[in-house]
Amino acid sequence: MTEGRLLAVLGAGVMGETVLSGLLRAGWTPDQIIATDRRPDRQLELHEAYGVRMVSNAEAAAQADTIVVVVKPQDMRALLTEIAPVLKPGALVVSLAAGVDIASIEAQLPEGTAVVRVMPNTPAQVDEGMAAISPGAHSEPHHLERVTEILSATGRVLTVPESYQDAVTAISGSGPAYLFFVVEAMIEAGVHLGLPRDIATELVVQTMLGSAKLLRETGEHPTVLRERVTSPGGTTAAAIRQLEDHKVRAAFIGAMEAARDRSRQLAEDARRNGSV
Ligand SMILES: NC(=O)C1=CN([C@@H]2O[C@H](COP(=O)(O)OP(=O)(O)OC[C@H]3O[C@@H](n4cnc5c(N)ncnc54)[C@H](OP(=O)(O)O)[C@@H]3O)[C@@H](O)[C@H]2O)C=CC1
Ligand SMILES: O=C(O)[C@@H]1CCC=N1
Repeated sequence: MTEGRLLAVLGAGVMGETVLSGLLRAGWTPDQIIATDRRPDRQLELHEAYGVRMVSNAEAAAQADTIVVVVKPQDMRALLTEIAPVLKPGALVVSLAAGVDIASIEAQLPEGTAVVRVMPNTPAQVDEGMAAISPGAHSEPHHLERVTEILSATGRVLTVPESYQDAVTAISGSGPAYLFFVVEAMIEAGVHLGLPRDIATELVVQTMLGSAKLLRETGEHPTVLRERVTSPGGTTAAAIRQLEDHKVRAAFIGAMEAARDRSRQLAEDARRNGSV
């Protein structure tokens, strides 16, 4: 399905490399992918690691059928300005930038350009990603199918209205960081309780993995699974009581509201300072 199609990753940082390496793991060949980055040392590093051709943004835009834009929101305007005049006719532009809305991207590109907005996450590095995609004004079902095919290489894909994207960013885009934060906190707690750090780490990581698998494979509601662990008058009830006393549930709601608001703000900042 990918034959005859050239895909360009523009801005191969953390998330750009995640996309690029995932496609190669899924069977794409290095000659089907080109990439750009602004630092020469990074370009060399990626070429040596993956064998893909590192080119300029203009070359990538002129050659590729699918342009995956993975720069930070504040770098979007400069990049779109660079690629707009040379964009291959009919090319699909896929933006992975948090906050930046499709209309702003379309306004920077030639009239009629198909744009799809995506919010991915880093577990794609181990093929367990979660990506939400939204169509632009000129994207057709085959464009969404192409993006779904690309992202399915590294995990699950959902199509959502663009109006959901700030909330999606707060949940699954930033979500891995909250879970790593919980893991860090539990490991530190284990050390506090006198466990060697390596043992605490093994206990926590496997507990996180096993719990995620239990949720996915049983399809049970998390409340049911939590209640099964919570013996009357037992250890778990004592721990959950502490979490409730410290308003951890409310803290999560507050944290995700802050992430959603920041996503909105990134788009506004970008518009105000002319980034998109
Ligand atoms: N990291 C994550 O978990 C997620 C990130 N995203 C989104 O992905 C995007 C990238 O994030 P992330 O990968 O974390 O950031 P990075 O800074 O790691 O990657 C961005 C890369 O793009 C390069 N770059 C900037 N401008 C240009 C340009 N004009 N031409 C070529 N390369 C350029 C940067 O170079 P330099 O280092 O010199 O700045 C950097 O290497 C953001 O918009 C973010 O919102 C979305 C979901 C999850
Ligand atoms: O922190 C950020 O802005 C990006 C978007 C979602 C995850 N990382």
